[in-house]
Amino acid sequence: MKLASGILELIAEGLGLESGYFGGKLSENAFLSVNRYPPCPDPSLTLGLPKHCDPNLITILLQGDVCGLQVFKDGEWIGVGPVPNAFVINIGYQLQIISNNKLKGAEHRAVTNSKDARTSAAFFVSPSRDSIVEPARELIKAGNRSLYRAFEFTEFFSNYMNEKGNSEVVLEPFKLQA
Ligand SMILES: O=C(O)CCC(=O)C(=O)O
Ligand SMILES: [Fe+2]
Repeated sequence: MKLASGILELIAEGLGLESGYFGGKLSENAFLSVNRYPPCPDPSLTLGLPKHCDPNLITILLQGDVCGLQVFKDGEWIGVGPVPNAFVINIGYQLQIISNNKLKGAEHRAVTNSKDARTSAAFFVSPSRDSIVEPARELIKAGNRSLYRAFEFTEFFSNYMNEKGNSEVVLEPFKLQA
């Protein structure tokens, strides 16, 4: 949590938001999820985890030492090789929304391989269920219109689960029309 707070503090500074912006309710909930991907005889037949963006604020991901994480960039899947003793930091939808799209979450997935089992550990930092999430006021002053309406995090999360994280649609109910 100390690492997450430090990273969020740097992100706040980078966005020009006040110190402590992401402290409190916006980062109140933390979950550790450990994923175990056994070897798969034919990796072309199944994915470890389908394409998605994380629904939370940020994710601190420890990949282990087996390849498997890929990000979708310019229409292509690109492998993110594990770096020893390093974490991958994923931007979640809540950070994308609060930053009014200045920061965007990367779509990612996990693939399997036929030789080695893989274990990854994802530390999800999330707003509390009753947190009100909306683009930071400081970012919509300078002639930039707000791209999203305010909502309770619990509303976003229920919709994300109902839509099974489908990135084509999960943001739609929260977007403001031009
Ligand atoms: O196993 C991985 O590398 C990715 C895990 C992930 O994206 C997730 O748990 O949301
Ligand atoms: Fe993820």
